[in-house]
Amino acid sequence: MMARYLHFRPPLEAALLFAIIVSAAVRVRAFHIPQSRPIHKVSLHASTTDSNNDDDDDLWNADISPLQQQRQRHNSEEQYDWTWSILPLPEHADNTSIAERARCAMMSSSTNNHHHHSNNKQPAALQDRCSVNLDAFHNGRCKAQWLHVDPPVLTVDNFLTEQECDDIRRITISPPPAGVGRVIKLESRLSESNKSNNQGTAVRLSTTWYVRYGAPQVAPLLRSLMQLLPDIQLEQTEEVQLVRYMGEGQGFGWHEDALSEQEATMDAGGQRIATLLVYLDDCQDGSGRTLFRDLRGGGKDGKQCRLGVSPKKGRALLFFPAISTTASIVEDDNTSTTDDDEDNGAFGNVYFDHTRADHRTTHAGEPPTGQNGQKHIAQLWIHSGIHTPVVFGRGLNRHSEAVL
Ligand SMILES: O=C(O)CCC(=O)C(=O)O
Ligand SMILES: [Fe+2]
Repeated sequence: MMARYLHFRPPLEAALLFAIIVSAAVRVRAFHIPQSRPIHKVSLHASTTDSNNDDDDDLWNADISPLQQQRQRHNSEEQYDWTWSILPLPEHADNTSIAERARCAMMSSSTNNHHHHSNNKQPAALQDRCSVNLDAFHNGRCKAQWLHVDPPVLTVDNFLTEQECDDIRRITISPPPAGVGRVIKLESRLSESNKSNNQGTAVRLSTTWYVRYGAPQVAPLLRSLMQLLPDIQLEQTEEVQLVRYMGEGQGFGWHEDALSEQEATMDAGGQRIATLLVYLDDCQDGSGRTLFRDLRGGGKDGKQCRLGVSPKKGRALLFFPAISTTASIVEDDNTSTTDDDEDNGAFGNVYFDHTRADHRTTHAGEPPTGQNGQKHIAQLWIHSGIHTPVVFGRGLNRHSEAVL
């Protein structure tokens, strides 16, 4: 079973041993999984052993095989209305920039009328996150869309060109293209308890490639990121991670990207304050969406808002797994989905670096459907502090090698 997943090939026993050691080391460091967090290996046919989960809304977390979960989830999802909820921007603001229009919309949104930053160009809901330069990505080529106000969820179409997507995607092909250098590949079949939101077990079946900052293939992505989030430094980012889901059996269950306090050691650079992912292909029939189920206040009646973002080649998705604690926090007790989590309603414990996990950003990666269905994404996580790259070994992968 191991051999099947890790694609071990003869003849080098030494290489095999090395791969095991590196892969074990990487797994511990890359996923920032503390010793105390139970990890269970699952395969397509094995069951997870965690059963401390009574949330039957969440089939990904049930104690059944992922494949079975997959089928059930698809059936149950037909009943939900996973629509794009595009924020209606005020008509009269047509001629102004998208950032200004979004700001207008947010000023009139009831959840945000406690913010009085009317002279500030930055939309209120973004005030305590990192600043986003939407204007740079709403022009002839790109199209920025504000899908949810608070917590902010945004997409930018054509964030990368088709060519740039193909170049990155090619890293996953064996042998990797020239110039990419060393790439670390990890088969992910982890089921880990997600303590930060009490959601029990998050099942993930996918393959991840860690890409060096210096690989020319990721240069356009890093460059675009720096343009989109002008106030962050490259040193705050983790290395680009490419994720591939193969077929209907692979996906990523409900989880948060925010790290727990133990996970975010100082070396890791504190909390993850932003997630940027770029879809590298179009999935069949709108499958392979990134789903959010706990956004609030986005729909009418302040009802819980479910949002499904469809993969589209070159489209970026941006959201904020943690928020600065200097932010004014609006609690909506009626729609709390974290009833058994008495700490702070929508938010997690105060962690460190003045950030708190924003449970409302809980999300899942839907599997691709169709014959030979594949979904590829490039992920970037931005930390509150300086992130020390460790995946390739300390000092073997440096931010300064990025071709910007
Ligand atoms: O596959 C997706 O759409 C989401 C992936 C994700 O959430 C993650 O890797 O943390
Ligand atoms: Fe995620």
